[in-house]
Amino acid sequence: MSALAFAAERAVAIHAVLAASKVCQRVFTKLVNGETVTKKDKSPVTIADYSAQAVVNTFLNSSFPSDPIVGEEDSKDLRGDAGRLMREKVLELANSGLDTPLTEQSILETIDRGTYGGGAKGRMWALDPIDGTKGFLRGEQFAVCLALIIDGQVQVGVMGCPNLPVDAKNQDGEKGCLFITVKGQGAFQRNFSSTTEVPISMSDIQSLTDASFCESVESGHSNQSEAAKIAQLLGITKAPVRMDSQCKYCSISRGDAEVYLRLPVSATYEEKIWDHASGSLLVAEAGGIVSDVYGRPLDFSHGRTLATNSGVVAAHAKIHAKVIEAVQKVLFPEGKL
Ligand SMILES: Nc1ncnc2c1ncn2[C@@H]1O[C@H](COP(=O)(O)O)[C@@H](OP(=O)(O)O)[C@H]1O
Ligand SMILES: [Mg+2]
Ligand SMILES: [Mg+2]
Ligand SMILES: [Mg+2]
Repeated sequence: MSALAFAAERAVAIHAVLAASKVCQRVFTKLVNGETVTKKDKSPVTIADYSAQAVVNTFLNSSFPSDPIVGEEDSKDLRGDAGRLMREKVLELANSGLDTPLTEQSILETIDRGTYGGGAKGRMWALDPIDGTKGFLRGEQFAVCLALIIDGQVQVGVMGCPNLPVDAKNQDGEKGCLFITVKGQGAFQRNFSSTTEVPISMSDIQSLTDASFCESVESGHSNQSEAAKIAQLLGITKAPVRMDSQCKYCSISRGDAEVYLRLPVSATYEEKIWDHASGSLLVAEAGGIVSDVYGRPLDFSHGRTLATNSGVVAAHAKIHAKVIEAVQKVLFPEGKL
């Protein structure tokens, strides 16, 4: 029997994401002053974001040396005298997750393997070393997210969620799970503590009134008051589940909630490909549809951002059209698109 498509990429991605997730876990309770900086766009980045990108890029470099990487972080703030403190801490932390240690020079180059501009042609990896840095800093949800994109189509997605309970019904139980998907091969969950993969699927609810929404914790990332109006229009009474990062895609993929809404807060913000590549494939493989607020598929072929999309609506294939209809009514009451 021939091996399944992308078996090697899947295995390397699992290995890399697990190693980076463990590096993040190691520090998340002990970050101190000087280990977090604020980027130009005012968003935070920590020594763990840089270290996780260095770890994943090292694994990708060694198995797929000619594949370009679209990674969120770059080494700018780690260079020169101003970056020395962060640089030293990142080196120590990244090396705690690697068998062969990186040097001060090679770690910066390794992080900068992630500066690829993306596009419509060829193979590339999309990496978010910590998605939900704000959640990470609060000790809440975050995810290490890696996807393989070929000719604009996501083919493989792996996400590591160190703080996510392995069973949503047991919030105080074991935490730390990986979500794994390959196009056409289904969606799977694996706990950090085991190599057994379990198939997952979205919950097949009979009526939308039984649904619950999943949305961002950050009101600056998604319009929560519009989401509440949409929920009301659909007859949804349950309070929304608010969660940082692509853990939202993972949660709906295993049936913890039914709908993920990300409604644009500003007309100019372009969603980043690394924020959605792996999660959107997971949902599709778990029986869902992922689109933007207009119902258009997410288009990963326009560089580092989803330049032609606006927001995200993810739901079970059976209810997605109804959710889009309600989104349209609330966001575009005049019928103007
Ligand atoms: N104005 C905005 N609208 C939508 N997303 C935004 C945003 N500003 C930042 N983000 C993105 O929101 C991501 C977190 O998603 P969520 O809100 O679902 O937890 C951030 O990822 P990082 O944490 O990797 O920087 C960042 O890329
Ligand atoms: Mg960020
Ligand atoms: Mg992100
Ligand atoms: Mg990030």
